Amino acid sequence: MSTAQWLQHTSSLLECKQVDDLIDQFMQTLEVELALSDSFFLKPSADGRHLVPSASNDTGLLKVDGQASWNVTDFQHPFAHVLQTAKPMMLDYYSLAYWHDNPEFAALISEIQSDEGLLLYPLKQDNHVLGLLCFALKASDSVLQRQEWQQYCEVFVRHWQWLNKVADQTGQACQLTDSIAEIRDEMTLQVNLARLSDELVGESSGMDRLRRDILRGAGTVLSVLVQGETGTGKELVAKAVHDYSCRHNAPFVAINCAAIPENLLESELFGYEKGAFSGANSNKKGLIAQASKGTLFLDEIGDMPLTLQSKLLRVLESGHFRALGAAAEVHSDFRLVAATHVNLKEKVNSGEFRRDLYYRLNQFPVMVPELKDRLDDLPKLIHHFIERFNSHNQAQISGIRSEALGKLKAHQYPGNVRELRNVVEYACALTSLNGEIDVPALPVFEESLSAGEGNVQHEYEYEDIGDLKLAVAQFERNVIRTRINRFKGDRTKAAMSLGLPKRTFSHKCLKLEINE
Ligand SMILES: Nc1ncnc2c1ncn2[C@@H]1O[C@H](COP(=O)(O)OP(=O)(O)OP(=O)(O)O)[C@@H](O)[C@H]1O
Repeated sequence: MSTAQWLQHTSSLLECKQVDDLIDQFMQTLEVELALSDSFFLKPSADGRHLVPSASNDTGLLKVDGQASWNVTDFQHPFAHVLQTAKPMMLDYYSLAYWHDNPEFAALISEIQSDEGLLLYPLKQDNHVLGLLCFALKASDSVLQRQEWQQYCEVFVRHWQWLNKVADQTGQACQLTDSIAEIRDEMTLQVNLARLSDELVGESSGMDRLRRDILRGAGTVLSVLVQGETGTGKELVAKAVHDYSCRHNAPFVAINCAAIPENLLESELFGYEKGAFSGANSNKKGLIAQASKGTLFLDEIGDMPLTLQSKLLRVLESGHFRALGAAAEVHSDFRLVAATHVNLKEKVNSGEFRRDLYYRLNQFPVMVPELKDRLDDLPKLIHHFIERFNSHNQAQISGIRSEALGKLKAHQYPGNVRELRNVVEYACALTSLNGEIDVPALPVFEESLSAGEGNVQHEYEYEDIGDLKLAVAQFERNVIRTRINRFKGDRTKAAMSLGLPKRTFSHKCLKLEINE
C-alpha cells in the first residue's frame, strides 16, 4: 500500500464522528485491502464480562449472531485465550476443529473451507486489550504483521477511544441537563402548589392530591371533567385549571347549564345573528366564540339537554360551529372544562347523557373530595373565611375559640365547603368586629336536614350582635340560600315560597352576593 493510500485510509478513519461508523469504515478498509474472505469485530460489553460482535451478519462466510456474547473467562472458545495472552492467534482449518466443542464457535465457523483459516487479532493500547478482530482469510501469512497496518490499527484504536470518551462526556452532559430540568420542574411544581393552596385551602392528603391533579391537568390539552358533591369547590378547581394552563392570559368563560332554559342555553353557547328569532335584534357572539384561545367552563354539564349534547360533541370534535341563523361556520380554539355533582356514568347508563360525549369530556377526570372526608382542613378553611370576612367588612375578628372549633368539627357538612363558608360568615356577623368566634355565634346544626339545605337555625344571643345591618344582611342571606338549596337551585320556586317577585328576589341575591 502506498503512503498516499495509507494517508487516505487514515484520514477517512479520523473523519468518523460515531463509534459504529468508525468500526464500519475500519473493517471495510481491512476487508478490501487485505482481500479477506470475511471479518468481524468483537468489543467488550458494558460490564466488561463478555465480548459482543459490533454488528450481526449471517450472510457472510462467518455466521455472526448479533445476540451472541462470549464470556471472557470461558476458555472453550479461542477469543478468551487471545484476550488473556494479548497475542494474535492464527487458526488454520485443522486447528479450528479443536474448538468445535463450543457450539457457538462451531456455528460461527461452520462454512469455513479447508483452504481457509481464521486470524484473531487483539487491538491493544498500553498492553490493554480493547477489542478483537476476527478475519477469515485464504493465505496463512499474518497480514497484519506489516507495519503500516499495525499503525492503521493504532490510529483506529486511538480514535475509537477518543469517540468513546466524547460519547461518555456527552452522555454525562445530557444526564446533567436532564437532572437540572428535573430540579427546575420540581421547583416550579412546589411554587405552584404553594400558590394554589392559597386559593384551594386545605392541608389534607385529599387536597394535596387534588392540587397536583389540577396542575397535571392544566399542563395537558385534554378536556377536564371535575366531579364532586355540591359545594366542594368544583368551580374553583375549573378556574385553577385555566389559571395554571398556557391559556391563562385568554378568557375563562363560564356558564351553568342547569340555570338556563334549553333554548337560551343554545343561543348563549353558540351565539346568534340578527333576526335569527324574534327578539334577536342584533348579532350576539356566543360563549364558545368568546372562549377562543381560552377556556370554556360548563358547570352542571349533567343538566345539558340531549339535543345540545350532540351539538357540543360536534364542536369539541371539529372546533367548528354555526351561530343560530348564521350561514357560515366559524372556528373556536377553546379548551373545555366541565363540572358535575351528579354521577354522569349513571346518567349515561340510563340514556340521559351521551356516552360519546361523556368519554370526550372525561379525558382528564378530577375528583373533588367531600369536606366530611377531610375535616382536618377545617381550621385552615375557617381561618381563610374569617380573613375574607374581615377584608370585605373592615373587621378584625381574630379567630375561633377552641370550643366553637370543636362544635364545627362535629358537624358533617352535607353542603361541603360552601356550607362551612356560610356558617363562618354567619358566625362572623354575630361576633363583635374585633372579637373571637365563640359557641353562641354558631348556628344550631340540624343534622336531619337534607344535603345542602339550610344548615342553620336562628337561635343566637341577640345581645351579641355588634352590627345590626350586617346581622340582618347575614340573616337574609341565610334564609335565601337555605331556600335556594331546598328547591335545588330553582330560584323561581324559592322566590315564590318567600312571597317575593322573581325580580326582587334576583336583585336581593345580587346585592347579598348569593351565587349558588
Ligand atoms: N378548598 C377551598 N378553599 C377555599 N374556598 C373553597 C374551597 N372549596 C370551596 N370553596 C368555596 O366554597 C364555595 C363553593 O365553591 P364552588 O362554587 O366552587 O363549589 P361547587 O362544587 O362548584 O358547587 P356547586 O356544585 O353547587 O356548583 C365558594 O365560595 C368557594 O370559594
